[in-house]
Amino acid sequence: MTRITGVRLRRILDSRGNATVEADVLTESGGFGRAAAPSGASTGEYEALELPPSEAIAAARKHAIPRLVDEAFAGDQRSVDGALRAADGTDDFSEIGANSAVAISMAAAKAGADVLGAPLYQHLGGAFRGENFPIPLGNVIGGGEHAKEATHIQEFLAAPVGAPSVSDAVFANAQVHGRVSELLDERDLPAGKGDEGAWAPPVSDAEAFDLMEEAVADVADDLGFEIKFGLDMAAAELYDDEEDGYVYGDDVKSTAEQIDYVADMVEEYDLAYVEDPLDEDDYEGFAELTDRVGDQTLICGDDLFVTNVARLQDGIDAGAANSILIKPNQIGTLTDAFDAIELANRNGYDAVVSHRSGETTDATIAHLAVATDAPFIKTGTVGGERTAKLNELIRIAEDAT
Ligand SMILES: C=C(OP(=O)(O)O)C(=O)O
Ligand SMILES: [Mg+2]
Repeated sequence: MTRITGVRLRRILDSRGNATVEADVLTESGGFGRAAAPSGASTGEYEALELPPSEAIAAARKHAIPRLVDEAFAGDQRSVDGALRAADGTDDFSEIGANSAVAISMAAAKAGADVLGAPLYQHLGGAFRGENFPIPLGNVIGGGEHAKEATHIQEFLAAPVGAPSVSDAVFANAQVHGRVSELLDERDLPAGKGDEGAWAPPVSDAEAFDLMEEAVADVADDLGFEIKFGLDMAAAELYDDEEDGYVYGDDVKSTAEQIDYVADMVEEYDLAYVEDPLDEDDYEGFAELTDRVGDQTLICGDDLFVTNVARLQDGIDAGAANSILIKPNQIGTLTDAFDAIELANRNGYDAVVSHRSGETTDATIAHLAVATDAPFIKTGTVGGERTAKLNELIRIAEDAT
């Protein structure tokens, strides 16, 4: 019933105005799934490769589609993703592009769910999923590779850990975003937005900490539940080999200083979450920081692990981090993403599902987060391509309860 009868690929626009790959998958009983690849800006060095969309589409038409049509079953995700891997023949999807691969993989999952008449989160996660919902981490102030002339730290993330429901959490993050705008206005600071819709004011990181602290406290007081905050430091972008340290404008921190700095911030601000606090090759530094503050906060590897089981296993062996960021396009297929989540969970690591800075209105990751019982989902706060996922979470919660 879920035998694939057609795969169509096209170029569509993403939120940055760049082209990306969209896939449609059709099945013999009339099932249909559509999904689009997101795209990173602060990409990890070890991610699967995104090809220019026209090239990725041409290569997938030549190599992958013949292995899928009449051959693979949309309801059997491992068969679809196995065919994609076999068609590509490389470790990093450099032949057909991780963008073609992930779009087809996610579209096939949706076609499979369509045939079964089940919501995607249930098809992916099984009949017992839908009891727990991820807390959305809302990017409200940011800079780094996502906005020029703004903070060095890439993302300051509201974390409404006490929210009684997904919907309350989603609206709390939007309120924190709004409160930051008011605080910036009071301080006469101009506020453009970065790629993910976070405010990108020309302030120091220290001032951004102040703004976050005040904004989450104000909104928590108003709503009556606890809101913490966290960070994506995207430290691989700050690390400079030649300087042998982390560059914050004129200030350069050695690895030891960076670890102290992050540990101090975890203590001072009671941070709920710290992503990529160290360079993507520094397992040792991650392990030291995890040893110091891993019992108080999530230390999450994004560029460190790139959703890759081999890199995650190295991290587990080294005691580096206590959570992994899951971005399906970093590795190329949903099967690979699930394998990373399972390995993480078996070893006591939390798996946090995430969007990319370049997005479409595709909402697959909302289902992936519910399907895998992710404790957090990173998917922005405002803006159509971000609210597509947040609103989908609200709908899933309504459907599941
Ligand atoms: C979402 C992120 O940014 P990008 O998609 O640019 O890698 C991130 O670093 O977590
Ligand atoms: Mg990151």
